Amino acid sequence: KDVAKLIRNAIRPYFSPLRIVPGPKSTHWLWGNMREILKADPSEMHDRWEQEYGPVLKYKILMGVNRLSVTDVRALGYIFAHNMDFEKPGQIRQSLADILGEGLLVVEGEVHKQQVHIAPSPAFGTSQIRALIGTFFDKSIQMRDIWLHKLRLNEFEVKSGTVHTGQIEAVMWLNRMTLDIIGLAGFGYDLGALDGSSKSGGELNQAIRILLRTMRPNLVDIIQSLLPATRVFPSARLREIREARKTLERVGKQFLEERKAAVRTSTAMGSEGKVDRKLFQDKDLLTLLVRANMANDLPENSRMTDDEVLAQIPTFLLAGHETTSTAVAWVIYALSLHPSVQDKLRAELLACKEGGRPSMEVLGGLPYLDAVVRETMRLYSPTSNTLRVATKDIVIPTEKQWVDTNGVQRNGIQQLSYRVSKGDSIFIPILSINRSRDIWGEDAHEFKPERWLSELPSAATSLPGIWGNILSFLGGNRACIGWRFAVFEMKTIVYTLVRTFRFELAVKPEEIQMKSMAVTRPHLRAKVEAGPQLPVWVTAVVDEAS
Ligand code: HEM
Repeated sequence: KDVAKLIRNAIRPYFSPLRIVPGPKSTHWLWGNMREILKADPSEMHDRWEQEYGPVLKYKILMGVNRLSVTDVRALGYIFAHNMDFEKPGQIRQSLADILGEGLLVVEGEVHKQQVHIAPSPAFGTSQIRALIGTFFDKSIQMRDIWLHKLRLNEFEVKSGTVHTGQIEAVMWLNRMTLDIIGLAGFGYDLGALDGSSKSGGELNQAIRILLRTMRPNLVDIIQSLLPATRVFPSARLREIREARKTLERVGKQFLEERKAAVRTSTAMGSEGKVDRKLFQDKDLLTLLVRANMANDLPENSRMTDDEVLAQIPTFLLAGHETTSTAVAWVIYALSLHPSVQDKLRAELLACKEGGRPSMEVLGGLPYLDAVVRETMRLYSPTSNTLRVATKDIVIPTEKQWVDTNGVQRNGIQQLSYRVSKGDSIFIPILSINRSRDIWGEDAHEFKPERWLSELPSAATSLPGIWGNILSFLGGNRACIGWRFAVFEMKTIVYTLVRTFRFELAVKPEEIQMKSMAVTRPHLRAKVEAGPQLPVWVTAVVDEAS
């Protein structure tokens, strides 16, 4: 079967309808254009090619196979709206499934429809996020206080000539905080990563750390995903993942049984007021999922199995952890490079009448905080791209006219489209679209929160993103389910930190940009590389904790 697949791939380019789509020349018979893409910063090659070949282009991947790259607004809207016709590629799903099980990120078709029907509301709705704001603040304040304490004791490396300016490694701290937040918010368990209690927290923490570390596949895994038959000899990484998952499943089952018992009790009593208060006060996502899955009005055949509910635990843990910490790290980076924006933001936050723990409504209504968060998500999206595969032969409509490789102008109504055949892969360069000069204007590559305070360019308003006229959380039926969670988590963290600290970069900006940008290359999550990711000087400007 694997050999047949390889042969199919080898002959595919000669019959593909993508032959006539313009694009760069392949630079290697085996690797196609992949080496230059991987060497460059994320979005660099796609930006360049888009300028040269337009909003729909093709390039070569392994063995000369064609891949379409799409930035055309109409084509994107079509792809997002037809998620049954454009699935995630099998290899990506397989490597995610090894780690996460059959959770929301992995499943497709009817199973996805069923899971997504149960998960988003109430688990990710406004009232749920309102209930979680307290958890977001608890952890942000805990980290702020650790920093203040260490600054007072001079435990951070002190900047020469200053009294209370110490160097911190922002990404590492933010990672710990967002892991604690998703542990508590996801399944009501404090992983204790911030204060170091995770060392004694035992096997669950260890299992999660292994899964986080193994998210990036190595060469053996890539080969095994291309040739599934070879998986009968699991790689060392796969063996490690399987062991970690066993632990997570065992502990997860225990959580699940507890939640089911509690939900049954509450249902039997028929009133929320009589539910075990401790459990429901916290309203973790797992409890809500269990409750939604056990609802009386949900038809029996629409319920998730226990395994599916369990798979959502690592899904939320991994999808909602480093993405958010990377995003906040970029806020700190951008504010460090733009002191006037930082001062303006601090002034807005300190003027907030609700003090250190405002409500969701007040937090959501701070205009400059909103503009800074949106601008950071636009310019430094933690997810730089995603991939889809056509599940059938299909015609994708486009907005812009184009010229095919035979020189034929494609500008008639009928011709404003591209044909793809079943199995063709489609690349969605999120970062390129977020930074497109065609969409945002000549200053598209600059950090300017003010752009969000006046009227947006009309091209931006037609982008089919689920949040903020950008594609960082994608759009359509496979958009990020946790976008509201992430936006409010970011706002809470930035609110707490910027009110208390002034940030300055501790190294040259180019150095950070290069290192950290490389980090955002993989599709869904960014794996931190060894060494500091974002060393910054922090100075306490307001001693909030005192
Ligand atoms: C700044 C933070 C975040 C960013 C940039 C982000 C981005 C994304 C993107 C781009 C996707 C689509 C991936 C694809 O289809 O290729 C996605 C999916 C998803 N995200 Fe997020 N995400 C963030 C935070 C979160 C949080 C906090 C959670 C949960 C607590 C979460 C849970 C999910 C899930 C479950 C999916 C799969 C949805 C589906 O396929 O139906 N994400 N995210």
